[in-house]
Formats: sequence, C-alpha cells, structure tokens
Amino acid sequence: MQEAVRELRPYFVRTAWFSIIASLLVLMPTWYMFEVYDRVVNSRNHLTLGMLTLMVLAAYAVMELLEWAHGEQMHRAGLALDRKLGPRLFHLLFEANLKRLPGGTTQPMSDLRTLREFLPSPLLKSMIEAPVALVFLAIIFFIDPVLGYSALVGAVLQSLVAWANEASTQPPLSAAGRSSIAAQQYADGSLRNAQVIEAMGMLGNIHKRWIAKQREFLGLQAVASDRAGFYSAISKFLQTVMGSLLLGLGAWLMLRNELGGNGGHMLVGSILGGRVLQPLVQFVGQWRIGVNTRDAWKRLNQLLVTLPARQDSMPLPPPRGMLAAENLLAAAPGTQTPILKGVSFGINPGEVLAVIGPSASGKTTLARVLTGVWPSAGGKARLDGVDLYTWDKSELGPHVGYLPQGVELFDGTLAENIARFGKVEKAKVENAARAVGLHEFIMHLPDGYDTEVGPEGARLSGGQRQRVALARALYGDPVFVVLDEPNSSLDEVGDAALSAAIQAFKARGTTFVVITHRTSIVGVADKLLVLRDGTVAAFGPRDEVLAAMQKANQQAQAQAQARQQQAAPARAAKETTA
Ligand SMILES: Nc1ncnc2c1ncn2[C@@H]1O[C@H](COP(=O)(O)OP(=O)(O)OP(=O)(O)O)[C@@H](O)[C@H]1O
Repeated sequence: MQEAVRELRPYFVRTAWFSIIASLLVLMPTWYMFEVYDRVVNSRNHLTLGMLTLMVLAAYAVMELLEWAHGEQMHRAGLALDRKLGPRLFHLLFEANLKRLPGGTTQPMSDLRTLREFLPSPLLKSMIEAPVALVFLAIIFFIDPVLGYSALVGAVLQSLVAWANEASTQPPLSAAGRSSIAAQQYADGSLRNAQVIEAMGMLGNIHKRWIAKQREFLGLQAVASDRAGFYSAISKFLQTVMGSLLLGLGAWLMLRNELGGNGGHMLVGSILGGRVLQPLVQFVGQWRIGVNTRDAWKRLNQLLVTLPARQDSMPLPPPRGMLAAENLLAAAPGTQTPILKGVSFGINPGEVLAVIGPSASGKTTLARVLTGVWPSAGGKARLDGVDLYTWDKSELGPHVGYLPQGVELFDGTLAENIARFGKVEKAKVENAARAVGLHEFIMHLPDGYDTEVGPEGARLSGGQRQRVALARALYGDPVFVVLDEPNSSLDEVGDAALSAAIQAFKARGTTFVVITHRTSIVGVADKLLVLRDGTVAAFGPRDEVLAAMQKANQQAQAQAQARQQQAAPARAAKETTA
C-alpha cells in the first residue's frame, strides 16, 4: 500500500502547491476591504476602486482555477491508484476466496473505491492545507505575540476536541463498518439462494436474521453519529468564539495602545485566527471519512501482506499427464480437521482413474487438491513430477480440464463459456461440444453458439449446464482432466455421450480422474480408487479392485448370514422361555 501511495507523490506535491497558493489567496477579500476603506474612501478615486476590484476578481478566478486543478489532480491520482492496485486486488479476491480468508469477497474493491474517494475529499484537502495554518499562526505572532498565544491556545483546544472525537467515534465507526460488511455479505449469500427461500417460505426468517445484523450496524452508526455531532458542534463553537475573542483581544490591546495598524491588525488577527482552526474543524466534521478510509487501508494492507505477489517462476514444459499423489493430507482452507489422511496413488498419461467411495469420504476434496484449488497440508499432488498447487495456473490451466460438483457457468454466450472466456476458436468450441453430444442441441437454438446463457447459466436446464461445463473442461484438448460427478444431471443419452467422450480423449492421451457414484464411468476406467473416511480403501487396476470388492462383499454377507444363523436358535430358546 505504501509503495502504491509513494507513486502518487507527484500528484500530492502539485496539489500541495495549489492548495498553499489558494489558501494564501483567501486573504485577498480582507486585503480588498482594507484597501477600499483606506485608499478609495480617503482618495475617492474611481480608478483605484476599479483596479482593486479587478485584482480581487482575478484572485477569485485564480482561486477557483486552483480549486478545480486540485480536484482534477486528485481524480487522476485516484485513477493511478486504481491502475496500480486494481488488477492485483482482483486476483487477490479469488485467492482469498479459495483460501477462505477475509477479503474473499468483493469488499476489497469497495475498499479501493473508499480510498479513491478519499483523495478528492475535503478531509485530505484540509490535511494538505494544514501547514498553511502554521504560516497564518506565525503571521498572528508577528502582529502581536499575545494574539499569537491566544490563537495557539485555540488550536490546542481544537486539537484536543479532534483527539476526543477520534477516541470516542473511531471504535463504534469501525465496528459499524464491520457489521455493515457482515450484513451485506449475508444479504448477498441469501440472494444466491432465492429459489429455496421462496419455495419454502423462508424469507421471514432470513429477513429476521438480516435485520438483527442490520440493527447492530445502525445502532453503532447512531452512537458514532451522536458523538461526532457533539464534538463537531464544540469544534465549530470554538472556531466562532475564537474569531470574536481574537477581535475583542485585539481591540483591548489597541485601547491599551499595544497594537498598531489602525485597527487593521486587529481584524487580520481575528480572520487569520479563524483560518488557523479551519483544518482542525474540518478534521472533526469529516472524521467519519477518515475512519472509513483508515479501516479500508488496513484491510487492504492486511490482504496484500497475507497474500504476497507470487514470484515469477521458470516456465515449465507442457505436462504429459502423469499424476502422482504422495501421502496426501488435506484439510479445508482455514480449518485443521484432516479430510484426506495419507492418500497415495499414481496413474500414467492416458489412463482413466475412477474414484468411488461413500458420501463425505473425501472425493471432492481430492479433486480440489488434484486441480491445485486447495493446498495439501502434507504430502504432494504432482503432475509430471511438479507440485500442482504451486504451478502457475495461467500456464497450467489450458492443459487442465475441471468439472466441479456444483457446475459454475458465467454470464456470456455458450461459445464464450466453452472457450473459457479466452479467444473463441470456433473449431475447438465445436469439437468440445460435439464430444459431449451438445452440438446438435446448440445448432437448434436461434442464436446457436452465440446464445446467451444468462447469469450463472440460468437460462439452461441442469443437464444442459452440466454438458456445457463438460465441454468447457474438454476444450482445447487438455492433458489432464478432473471430473467431479460429471453425470449427476445427465440422462442416459448424456451419460453414454460422456463415456464415449472419455474414451475418445483417452485415446489421444488425456489422463482422467473421474469421481462418480454411477457404474457407467467405472466401465471405461483403467484404474479404480476407493476412498473411505479420507483414506485409500483400495487402489489398483479396475477389474482387480472390483473383484477384491466383490470378494470382500461376499465374505461380509457370508459372515452376516452365519451370525444370523448362530443367533436364531438362541432367540428361539429365549422366546420359548418367555
Ligand atoms: N469447505 C469445507 N469446509 C469444511 N469442511 C469441509 C469442506 N468441504 C468438505 N468438508 C468436509 O470434508 C469431508 C469430505 O467432504 P467431500 O466433499 O470431500 O466428500 P465427498 O466424498 O465428495 O462427498 P459426496 O460424495 O457427498 O460429494 C466432509 O466431512 C465435509 O464436511
């Protein structure tokens, strides 16, 4: 963050000059007043009046011009900040989301907007202008030390008010910010499940939960606003009182013949006294922006520190598809409970591995580790000997296909979705669609491959969505493909098309890992991995594993029968006794 702000230095230096000149020009109206009273009223000279008026008008014009230039420079600084941080943050949102870190939402983008909006804000302007207040204070001291010390006391009092304001409003404002983010995220999450909420009439309950979060936010904000309002009133009161007190003090000094300048010094001292306090009054009045900006800065800094930029690694040759899991241990990001507990296996390029096992045995977790979505907590998943998690995804991605359990499509056309939103290569898109039996269906659509699928593919049926996602996984002849329950929404035709596609790609050398509950895929598999409670219950050539499973089943059945037969006479005797 500091590095990003350092790059904005030229903008700050320029605006500081603009602001300093503009604040000094603020004295022009006072000067004009004196000159008109002094020269024009005494000399009754129209030309002098005209010249003075022209000069003051020119000063006003310059002030406005500087004001505009200040805003324009800060706007440009905001764009520069956006250019510097925006792309990195966009990547970080996704990385943080995968790792379940705070910041894995769109919040960092809102934080960046908060920082951008702070740049042209009156608060930053008053911070930049603060040094000019010291110049004004020095002028007051020069006019008269007593006036100077009085203005200094006013500034110290005003600083105390600013400090008290910060101390009392910062905690509730920060807490309100956190509650607001939580309420927003809850609403976003609930909106994604709107259908379930509607169908089962859950809206009232969801609303109650949201209201509780929202109330917390509003309550904290009200506390902060009350306190800020109180300190802002004191601050403005001090500023007004200070102006009058300095005038009164100046008059008193003049009556004692201790102040020269024919009353002019008295007025200048009073006006400058007000200007000395101006930045501090702004601080108090605008402090909410300050707290929001500081919190946004902290959050972004934390995110950037937690997820440092990856070092560029040497480009690796395209993989051939040799997969090895070496004693894999894995837990969900942000948790310690192991899900995979020492999983080892290996398959050669062009082999199909079917992964089966009961629900919650860790199949999806394995798919996530094999695609480098989740890191392993121990052991390694390697493709051609290289750790899959650390492989640069922009380099590896085109060689990999992944169909997650919950199909995720994006707003765009069918062709764009299949082509992974890269350059749409028509022939490749058609090949992938044909492979999963989707081409005919697409050709019957009025817009064909240019049909918009809607947000998250909402305009397609569940089975169609799954087929499009399958075509996307197979787009561009990937070398290594992981399919997590690819046929869960497919009908028989779709299932047969999928098996045919796997066989066709396998013949070209593609390595497959297919997680399934259905036997159709097992039929095309070379190897079978049976997971149970995060461990390998069996692994090997498909037929051997199936035979071993069948034998184990038969043995278990025979044992159960034997136990039943042993228990039957004992039960009969018990019933007779009874
Ligand atoms: N994001 C997560 N956070 C915490 N625990 C998780 C997460 N994802 C999965 N788990 C846990 O890991 C275990 C294995 O889940 P996983 O989804 O890998 O099983 P699975 O074999 O694919 O199950 P199914 O066949 O039902 O899809 C479960 O006990 C689950 O609670």
